[in-house]
Amino acid sequence: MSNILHKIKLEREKQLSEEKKILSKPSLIKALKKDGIQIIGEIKRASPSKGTIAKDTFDIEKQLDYYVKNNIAAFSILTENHFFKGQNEDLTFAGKLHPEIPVLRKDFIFDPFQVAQAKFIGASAVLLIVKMLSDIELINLHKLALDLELEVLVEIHNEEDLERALRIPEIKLLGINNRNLDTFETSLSVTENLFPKIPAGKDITIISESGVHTQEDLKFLESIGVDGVLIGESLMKTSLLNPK
Ligand SMILES: O=C(O)c1ccccc1NCC(=O)[C@H](O)[C@H](O)COP(=O)(O)O
Repeated sequence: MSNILHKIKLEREKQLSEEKKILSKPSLIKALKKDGIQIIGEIKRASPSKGTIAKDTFDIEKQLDYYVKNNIAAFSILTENHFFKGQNEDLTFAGKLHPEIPVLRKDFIFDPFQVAQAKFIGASAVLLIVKMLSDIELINLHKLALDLELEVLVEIHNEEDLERALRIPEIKLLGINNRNLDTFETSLSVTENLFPKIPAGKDITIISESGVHTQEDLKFLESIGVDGVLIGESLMKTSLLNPK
């Protein structure tokens, strides 16, 4: 490299590190590592299994405040529009309103553009669903996310998914989805059965997703040993967390 290009690069590195700081977001994994079972509160206006969930009077700001007052660890924001009535603006709004809370982009990601977009709309983390992706897509999208300083929640539902997920280099965060996406049936026994099969020595943070409706469900999942749970419908429809 020529002398001037070398000098420019050294200076540019300093500027780049400042630019990265501006876009840096709180860590979802760190938030989930706190003592006790942590809750990720989802903004879920609708779903294929339940149809419309949010009432006409739904106010996202109030819902986010309800989550924060009840010490949730992170927000999960659905940004898929057709089936879930989500929007990217919801995610950006949540991140700006509560910048101290990590935000997961809950979407159906298969294109590198969606990962880059997640960074620029303000996400701390993205979801990759093992069943939706080939091994090479999983590895490449995971690497791209890490390169962009995003964390990745890798979602599994059965042992085959787990085996494939464990082949991803540097995997740090796994989500066990209790919902069978063919039948929409949910059962916490999915987490009960898969959790012990995850190697303990790999320092993987583990959450349980879907079908959590009661305080008893939360206690049951805590007894299994997961770090956190991701809850959508029950938080959108009921006062599971007892608003203060
Ligand atoms: O919720 C659905 O009907 C659904 C259907 C097809 C693909 C994904 C789906 N849900 C996404 C989720 O992972 C859930 O929103 C999330 O785990 C929360 O679930 P819940 O607490 O049961 O609303």
